[in-house]
Amino acid sequence: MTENTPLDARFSPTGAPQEPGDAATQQGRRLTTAQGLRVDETEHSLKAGPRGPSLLEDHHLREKITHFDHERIPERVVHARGAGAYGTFRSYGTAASVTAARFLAEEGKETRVFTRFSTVLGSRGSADTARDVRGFATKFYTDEGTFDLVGNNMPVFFIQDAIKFPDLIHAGKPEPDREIPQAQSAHDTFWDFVSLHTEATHMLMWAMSDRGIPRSYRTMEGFGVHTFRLEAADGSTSLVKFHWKPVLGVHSLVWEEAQLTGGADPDFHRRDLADAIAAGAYPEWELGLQVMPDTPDETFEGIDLLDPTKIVPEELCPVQPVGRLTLHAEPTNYFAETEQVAFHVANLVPGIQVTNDPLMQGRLFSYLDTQITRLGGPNFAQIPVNRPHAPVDDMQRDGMHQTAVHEGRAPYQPNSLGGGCPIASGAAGYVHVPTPVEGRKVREAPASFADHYSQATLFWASMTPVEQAHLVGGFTFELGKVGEAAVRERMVANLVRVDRALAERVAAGLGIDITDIPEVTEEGSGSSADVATSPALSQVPQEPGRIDARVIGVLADDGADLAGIDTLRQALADQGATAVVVAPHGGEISTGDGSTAVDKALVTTRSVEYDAVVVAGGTAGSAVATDPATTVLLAEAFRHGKAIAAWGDGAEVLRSAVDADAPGVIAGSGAGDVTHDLVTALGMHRSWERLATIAGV
Ligand code: HEM
Repeated sequence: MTENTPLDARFSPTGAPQEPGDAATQQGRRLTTAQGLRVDETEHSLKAGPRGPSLLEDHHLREKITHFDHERIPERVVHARGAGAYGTFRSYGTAASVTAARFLAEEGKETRVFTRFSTVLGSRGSADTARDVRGFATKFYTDEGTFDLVGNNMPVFFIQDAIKFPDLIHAGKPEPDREIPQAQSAHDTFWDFVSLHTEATHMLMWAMSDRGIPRSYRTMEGFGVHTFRLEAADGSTSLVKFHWKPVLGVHSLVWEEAQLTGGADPDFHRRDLADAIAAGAYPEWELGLQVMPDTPDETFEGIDLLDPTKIVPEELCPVQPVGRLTLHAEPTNYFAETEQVAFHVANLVPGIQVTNDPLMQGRLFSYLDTQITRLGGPNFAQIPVNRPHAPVDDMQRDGMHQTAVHEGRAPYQPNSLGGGCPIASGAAGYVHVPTPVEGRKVREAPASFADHYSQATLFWASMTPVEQAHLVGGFTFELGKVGEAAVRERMVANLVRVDRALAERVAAGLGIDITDIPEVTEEGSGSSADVATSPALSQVPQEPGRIDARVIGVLADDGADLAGIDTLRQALADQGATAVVVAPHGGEISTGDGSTAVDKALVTTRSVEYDAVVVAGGTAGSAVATDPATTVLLAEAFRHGKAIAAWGDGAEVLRSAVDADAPGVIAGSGAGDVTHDLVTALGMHRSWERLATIAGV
């Protein structure tokens, strides 16, 4: 790189980004103005004498401050807070029978990607662990043009028609009079809106469940939500839903933990993503497809595929893996890449088409429109992170922030003066599938869109008792924050139509009497197949999963069993997890013949930073045993269902804080005796038995 590296210098002449991460050293470089003029010094403004006024003549001062004054751009109107990473998508080739899209159809084909995860409601500076939907947007830089899969971590949405999106977001964002609450749906206007729009009920079940508080981006599912139309090379079409399945399993926080994390580490998810990539524990997802026949009525087993408040249960239509995404590189500069990336549902490639889902149709307009404001004009596709890797020859010209120097005098089509002009590709280009379109102009929804409850009931019935308890807790917390009694009551009445037991438990928490609310027999189940439960919707693992980049806090002090700590550290490292030594003081802890570095002092840490907590042997009677922060840390980890272990006399410390006989609490005489059970417990993510006991179910 030269001294004055332009923003796109990381890109090769073909436009392909070079590997991010090689931050150029500033050593030996000269400070200049934006015009390349070397400055003499930059700590004092030019003044009429040391005590005199600053001089208008000081261009360096004015340029520096002016640039600073304009450093901020508008944040995204939704999904403002996010974190991204570069990666690679590798196709299995299994989708060749349903799509002509080369990045999916060709076995072994690798495509560079950029993925951005986000919360929806909070501002750029809000906390990662707020209860919210998470965005999961992936830009595939394919050689046929850029394809964006702009999805969420929930497979349905609050509304069925994009015309309601401004209303939904106005209701969910902080209330406009006092601009509170930040990054929360737990307030009157949100619940007013969703209780009046009963089509939101299914999505509310997802948002109030553990899905609303993911453990990390690495352990989230992703969904394209809408049904897409895929076209194969032979012209045959099918209706398809996209799924991202995390290789590490789907895991969440518990609610108290999410709230504490918002204060202890608001960057929890952003940090987790960056730390995992830095440690080489590259997050991975399998891309899967649910493939359904493209029938004239666009339904599958009675489920309307154009209704974005409906899923197709995996038991009815299995998700077939078609490729693997690996995120392996952090962006070099947050603003240039993660902030300026611009996804759009309309960025499609041959073989992938949209459908008439009225939510999707509105999105086709919204993203380009908003990005023209957010990124300051129509040329944001020239920003490195947005630049296609396929050659671009679009005859678009000029506009704000135009960085290309176009040649020639005939930027129009056709022309006889430009020495030839780019020609359209006909059948080799993007051809819209000629689906017939006819109908009366109406502002109406199909009759099937009136079913607002059947799949909310399916979701409730598919949860394990402990997950149901968390759902009840989510509704009770959020509605408990609603001031207007009428809104609370209306929402609980809606829940009666989902499941009476659910409504009764939420009503009990809110102090609402629902005995007079009658049962309503729902019309139109939405699924002729009558799937009563869909086990695939539950997050409770059936067997231990991988524990890559999980963090285990090891409580220790001077005098602790350092050899044991090493044994534990190594055993965890073998599984890709990290042991963090937590002690009453920073620096080092020592024991006669050796010492080890302290990673965190008790005063700077909270239980929420760890997936499991272990008390080292040799700690009984030490300061760690008597520090009140130890009791808080162990008690929180216990309440949150985390694995807790101790060896040697560390068990005494553990016993003084928690019930050592409870499920998921492990003790042994040496460190080597606890590692196997600890790794297994971590693989289950939580002690579900202990969480069930705590929830009283
Ligand atoms: C299935 C429903 C939807 C999903 C899955 C979804 C997903 C997303 C995601 C993931 C982002 C963040 C992209 C990023 O990381 O930069 C986003 C941003 C956005 N969405 Fe949606 N969205 C949905 C519905 C809608 C609708 C109905 C509209 C408007 C009619 C809309 C308008 C926007 C806008 C304006 C942004 C900000 C884009 C930007 O500034 O670059 N979304 N959406």
